Amino acid sequence: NDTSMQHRNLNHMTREERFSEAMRRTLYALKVLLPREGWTPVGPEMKYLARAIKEFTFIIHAGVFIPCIMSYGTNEQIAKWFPLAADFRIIGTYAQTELGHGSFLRGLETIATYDRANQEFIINCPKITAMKWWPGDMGKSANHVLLMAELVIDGKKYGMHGFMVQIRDLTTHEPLPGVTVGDIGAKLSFESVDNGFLYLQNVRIPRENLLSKLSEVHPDGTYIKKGNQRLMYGSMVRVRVNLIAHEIVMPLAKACTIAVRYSAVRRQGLINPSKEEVPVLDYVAQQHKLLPQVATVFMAHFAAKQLVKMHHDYSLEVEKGNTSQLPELHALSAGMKACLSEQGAAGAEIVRRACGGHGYSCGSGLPFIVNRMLATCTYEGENTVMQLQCARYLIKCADQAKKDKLTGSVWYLSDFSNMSCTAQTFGDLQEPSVLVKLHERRAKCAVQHAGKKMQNMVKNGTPAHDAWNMMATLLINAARAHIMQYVVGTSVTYISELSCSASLKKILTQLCALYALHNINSNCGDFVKFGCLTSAQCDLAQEAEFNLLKQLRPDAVGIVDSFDFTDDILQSCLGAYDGNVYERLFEWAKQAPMNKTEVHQDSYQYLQPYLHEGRDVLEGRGRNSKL
Ligand SMILES: CC/C=C\C/C=C\C/C=C\C/C=C\C=C\C(=O)SCCNC(=O)CCNC(=O)[C@H](O)C(C)(C)COP(=O)(O)OP(=O)(O)OC[C@H]1O[C@@H](n2cnc3c(N)ncnc32)[C@H](O)[C@@H]1OP(=O)(O)O
Ligand SMILES: Cc1cc2nc3c(=O)[nH]c(=O)nc-3n(C[C@H](O)[C@H](O)[C@H](O)COP(=O)(O)OP(=O)(O)OC[C@H]3O[C@@H](n4cnc5c(N)ncnc54)[C@H](O)[C@@H]3O)c2cc1C
Repeated sequence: NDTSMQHRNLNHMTREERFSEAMRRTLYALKVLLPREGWTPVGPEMKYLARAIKEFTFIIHAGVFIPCIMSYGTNEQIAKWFPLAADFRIIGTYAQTELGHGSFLRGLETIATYDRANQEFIINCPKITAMKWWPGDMGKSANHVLLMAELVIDGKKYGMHGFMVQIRDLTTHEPLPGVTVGDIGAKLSFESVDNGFLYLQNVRIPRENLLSKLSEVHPDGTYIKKGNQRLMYGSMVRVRVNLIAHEIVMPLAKACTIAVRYSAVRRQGLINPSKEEVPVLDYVAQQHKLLPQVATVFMAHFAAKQLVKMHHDYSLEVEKGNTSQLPELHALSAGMKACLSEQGAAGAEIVRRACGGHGYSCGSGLPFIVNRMLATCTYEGENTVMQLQCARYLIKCADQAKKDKLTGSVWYLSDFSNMSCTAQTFGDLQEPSVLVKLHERRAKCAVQHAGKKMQNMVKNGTPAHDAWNMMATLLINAARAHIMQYVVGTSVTYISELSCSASLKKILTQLCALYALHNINSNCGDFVKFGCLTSAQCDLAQEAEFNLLKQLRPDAVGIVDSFDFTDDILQSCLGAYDGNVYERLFEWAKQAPMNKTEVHQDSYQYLQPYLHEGRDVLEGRGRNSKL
């Protein structure tokens, strides 16, 4: 109810207005509105905040830069920079991606050369492709960067390290000497974020600005490794784990709320010719578009909670020096981020399209969501690259499964029990335990199939790296299959352990079965090819899905209402709680800047001569048409 937090209509603002408004609102919320325990904003408002603000600023400052100080800094460095960053007295970003490289980190070209005489690092972008490009908050906001650069001592390269580099003056906010920095221009979304470019030429920083939890450089230039160097990639794992809830589950839930509510209001066409027009939600085709996406919200939410818990447990172990869980966590977080962002972004577009013409209007609130979700497929690890990272781990585990009993998320790779499906009715295929087994079997076969294909190629003389490249599509499919079995399995377990009413558990179980069956029906080629289902059982799987659509239809609106988004959060003429779609659309359109005058003078000047000629002809004064 705080008017300072109410959204102005984003679609009627310029990019610069949105950038400025997002900064005002973010700082107001984080520094004025919310109670804080040290850095951490606390209380129920924080949960609301994560749902409420459509356009944050300082996402990278808060979500990446500060956690990196904690992960990569020594206690002294944390004591120095954390309080400043936590209170926004310095603004930072995570500057890793370059104009020429984003996925292949070993190809990064920015270098930090140690100058022993002055005990400094000299930072350089040796050529244009080395320029940092994309980091959020970097173009106009940040005055510091956590710069990921190649450490060089006496001509020897030591790989990517993190350096604290000040880029703007703390009084004037002007770029410092040797720093060229700015905004990278208009993007598909994130209009309010100043993703930036950063060109560094002979910028000097003290030796103490190398974040030294994992390695350090002594004054004489001696390089000391202090821990598992893979932990240098830890920031990306943490963001991948955390972004699923924030940037995939939440936006998809908003899109589903809008589309389901609108579909309950929008009447179009007839089912029974003798009856009145029906709400489009009565069409099974519409239910088939919307309800599996609603199910995805819940299943992704449950799986993400499990992944966050796994990351938390791993973090506690790392503090004790045990990094043994890192390979599995990296593979799972990379795979989950890739597969759920792929599903989420596709799902948001499916439900947008299901709203017809008004779904194409920014007044629906859907284009904002769809465009923003598309970015989740690219940032924090491009999806294909992430799926291949996941597959790399799965192939290794499949080899190990031949001699060891595996545990954790890959346990099923060493499960050699009979996994044939005995389902005789579509009801059998709605059973959670049957659906879990089907997904485990499909994943195991997909991993083994990809591995076998590569082994055969290598046996026939193909170099391993070429076999890997040529089988990439099978490897990506194996990664997807692995994640799907993880999402279905963790969701079934989560729901079974949930203490809630029987009616709620029934709905959640139906949604879980719908999610699993929709995945089976969308990938039935795999399920038949790997002998998981017969062709007749595939028919039953389709019947099972359609039956669930029918069962869930009466509760569809109630289910999305349970996400509890206010109208101000949704900013949607189609998804407002009162369902007054047409009045809201008309009011929204009238507020468009284009309509602030009845005649748009700038364009009228071009049209005026022709209109006047037409007027004269119609009033009998003008010459006949030139044509
Ligand atoms: C909290 C925030 C919440 C929400 C965010 C809100 C909104 C988001 C808004 C905007 C976006 C925000 C930020 C965006 C930030 C960014 O995009 S930052 C840049 C992200 N960039 C990447 O992710 C780069 C991806 N590339 C890589 O990670 C690596 O290049 C690679 C693909 C993994 C390859 O690396 P490399 O060549 O060194 O490795 P390999 O030879 O393939 O493997 C070597 C071994 O290392 C293991 N490995 C690789 N990565 C990791 C890791 N991260 N952790 C642990 N281990 C890792 C790999 O498994 C190999 O192990 P082995 O098999 O045992 O040899
Ligand atoms: C909205 C947004 C915010 C961002 N914020 C930040 C930030 O704050 N900080 C930061 O450092 N970066 C940020 N990034 C950059 C982001 O991390 C990179 O764009 C991302 O890692 C992808 O790298 P790339 O752009 O080099 O794509 P590329 O890797 O060049 O991808 C191009 C194509 O090559 C394919 N490809 C690449 N490598 C392989 C391979 N090994 N095998 C098969 N195919 C491959 C990809 O699948 C893709 O199809 C942001 C990006 C966006 C869009």
